[in-house]
Amino acid sequence: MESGQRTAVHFGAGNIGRGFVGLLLHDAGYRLVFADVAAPLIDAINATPSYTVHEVGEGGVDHLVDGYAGVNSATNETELVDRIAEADVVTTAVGPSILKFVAPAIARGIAARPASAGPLAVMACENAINATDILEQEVRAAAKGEGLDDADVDARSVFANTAVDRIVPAQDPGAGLDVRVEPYFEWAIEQEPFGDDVPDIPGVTWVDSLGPYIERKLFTVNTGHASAAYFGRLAGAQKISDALAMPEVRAKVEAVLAETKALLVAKYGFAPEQQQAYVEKILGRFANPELPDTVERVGRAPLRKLSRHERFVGPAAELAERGLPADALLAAMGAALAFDAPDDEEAARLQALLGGDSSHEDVAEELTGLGADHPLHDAVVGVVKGAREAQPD
Ligand SMILES: NC(=O)c1ccc[n+]([C@@H]2O[C@H](COP(=O)([O-])OP(=O)(O)OC[C@H]3O[C@@H](n4cnc5c(N)ncnc54)[C@H](O)[C@@H]3O)[C@@H](O)[C@H]2O)c1
Ligand SMILES: O=P(O)(O)OC[C@@H](O)[C@@H](O)[C@H](O)[C@H](O)CO
Repeated sequence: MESGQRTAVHFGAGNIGRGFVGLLLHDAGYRLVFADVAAPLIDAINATPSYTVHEVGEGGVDHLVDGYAGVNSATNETELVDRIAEADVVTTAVGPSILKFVAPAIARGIAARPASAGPLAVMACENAINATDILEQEVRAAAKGEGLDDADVDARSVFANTAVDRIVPAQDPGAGLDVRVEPYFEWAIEQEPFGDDVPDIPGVTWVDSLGPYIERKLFTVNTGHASAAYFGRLAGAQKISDALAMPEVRAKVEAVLAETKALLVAKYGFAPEQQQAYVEKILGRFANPELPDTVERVGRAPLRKLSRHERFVGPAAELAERGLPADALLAAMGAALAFDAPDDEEAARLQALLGGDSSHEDVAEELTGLGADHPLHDAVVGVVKGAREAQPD
């Protein structure tokens, strides 16, 4: 390692890890350490001196990433903690439900930091509202076991929420570490936690308040994406771009995005024409025929996607609370309930729940967290009833 070079430990060397977060940190001059539990992936990282991020679609160029190392976080905690102790930045792209598993090593790394080291910047790059807050809670809980109280954690680390946007599909098995991505990206990070010491990461959009960014991203990109996946899969499409090319699917996705636009405009005061331009841009990204993205990847983990504060129920509940329509979102939830992809563990649990004996009301509440007193409750129960009646015997 060059002396004085900043280092970053990134958890999750998968699609977004290699194809986006790792790339931007590399280009910012950080020496990267990828931490992952997939042994063959870590072996490949340590055996391969560089990989290429191929941007596919209009304006796409190639980027070389090198100078990194890999640590197996399942089997080599000693090295992982050492790396975190000396790092400037820790990022994650592992999935929101995995954050609790990476938190203990981060806490141990914070505890092992030399007094001379500056605070560790910790940023979760997941599709979830305030994912870093979730990680921070887990790290603080684990830090207590290391003898650190909250003031010690405050002195040694800075936690900042982020919103990451770049479509990175599943990769060809023969591609090695190379990653195909779309040319577009946005990485918005809240600035305030860093005070006057904001990390130098070119390409990042530093924002005062992340709430509008993450909700606009999750309720437009991810709501639209998931709608295209679920409606598209029902219509027989395998690729997202094929789904968008089906007029009836595109119309349903546009109807969903008209509803989330109404919410975002009412809630955050976005100019309607600005939000519409954002929607059009995103539909163009979904339609990129060079991006081999599948309805299975985009529809993955349907229980997470149907949960209370996620891309469907989150905006639909707020629309209902405001007395605004959410019929297209409810239709998309109905399509999500039909998601029975064979290799998806959450899809199997979803289908078992729908096929079980619980009442429609209990299933609706278990899936969405909406109680009987919520204005969307009865409509969601109707969606569950419809999905159960449509289930094959
Ligand atoms: N792919 C995208 O287009 C995209 C875009 C924006 C945000 N995201 C978000 O980024 C996150 C990762 O998505 P992805 O598409 O890269 O998934 P992925 O499956 O390609 O990568 C996840 C990686 O995390 C690793 N992992 C799992 N458990 C771990 C653990 N305990 N410790 C360390 N590593 C662990 C896996 O082995 C895998 O390599 C998700 O939250 C996703 O919503 C994805
Ligand atoms: O990663 P998920 O499962 O939350 O959502 C699937 C896709 O919508 C998502 O990965 C997008 O490609 C990404 O969020 C684009 O920025």
